[in-house]
Amino acid sequence: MNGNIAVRLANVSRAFGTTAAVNGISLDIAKGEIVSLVGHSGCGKSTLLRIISGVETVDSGRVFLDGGEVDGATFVEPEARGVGFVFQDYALFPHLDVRDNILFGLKRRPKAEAAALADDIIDRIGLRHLADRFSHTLSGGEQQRVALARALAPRPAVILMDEPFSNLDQGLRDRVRDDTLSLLRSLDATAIMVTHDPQEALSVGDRVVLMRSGEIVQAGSPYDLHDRPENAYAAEFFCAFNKVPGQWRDGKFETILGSFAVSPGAQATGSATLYIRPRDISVSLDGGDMLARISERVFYGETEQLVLFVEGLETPLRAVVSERLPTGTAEVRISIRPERLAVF
Ligand SMILES: Nc1ncnc2c1ncn2[C@@H]1O[C@H](COP(=O)(O)OP(=O)(O)OP(=O)(O)O)[C@@H](O)[C@H]1O
Repeated sequence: MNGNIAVRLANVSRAFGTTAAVNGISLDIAKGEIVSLVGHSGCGKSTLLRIISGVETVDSGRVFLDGGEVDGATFVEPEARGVGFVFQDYALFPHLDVRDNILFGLKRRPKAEAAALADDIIDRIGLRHLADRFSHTLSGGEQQRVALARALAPRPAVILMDEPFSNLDQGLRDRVRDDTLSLLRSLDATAIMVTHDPQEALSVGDRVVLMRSGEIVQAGSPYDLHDRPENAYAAEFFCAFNKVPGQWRDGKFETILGSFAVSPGAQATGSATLYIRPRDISVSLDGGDMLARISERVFYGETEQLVLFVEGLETPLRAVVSERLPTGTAEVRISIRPERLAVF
């Protein structure tokens, strides 16, 4: 196996009764890579993390960490896997102070080495002033940092994080997430983060793995997932698209809004649906390709959402624009930007 691979899942499956929680997943994660595992509730994200950590076993398939098999033909206990885990609720020990919480993860190391590793991570994460505090006296953001420190202190081969920011309120969450990412990068850590939040998945991962019903729907760079979805499920997971019916004709996709050159073009026939992003509808008072009547405006500050009726189209279009339209504007001209259209 390529020495650069930190985690290899080879056709891994795990069922609970009739539920296939994880169904034939194969995935390689490179050393130093940060992967976000995303999908709706129940798609199998946590089960996959638990399999990698060793608290859950596979029914079939094989799991390798740092080139060595840990589940499949053999089984390596969780404590011997070199895996760090950050839980959603942090799972700190309330009767231990911050330093002892961090030392707890270093029990298997000689005392002096454990103390040095704990001190190193305490300084890197900026916890020195909190080192003697009991964990239950810390704020949510501080507890999150301690949980991260405890998981990272032994320098695990991979760090697994299950919804690590979901207990923090929005403002704090963005800051803690940025700090966590720069720390992981400074340590060259390999990390897998579970989230159900599409924006978080895109902003955190070098690679995003979208799951559904125990299977991988699409895996790729955040740009691939967002801009080049391979199917309708992936498209709709990351964006609230406008969907317009149409048919393929002579390699182009024809709709009431016009005829568009969209992949796969020449090979395609029959009826399908054009997917248009709200940001890809441009709006102006003159020019534009067709007339639309504004039925609703919601102002968000930097952008405004418009609900637009176009003659002949049953469902109104939603456009998100940054241009300012005069108050009371009833009709606009719209054009569709062709670059990121998709047909499914
Ligand atoms: N120990 C278990 N016993 C029975 N069913 C389980 C068990 N663990 C998970 N499941 C089922 O397996 C499926 C996948 O669960 P899992 O927790 O992995 O999903 P998830 O994507 O992490 O969901 P969430 O985002 O809600 O945490 C679900 O249908 C769940 O009910």
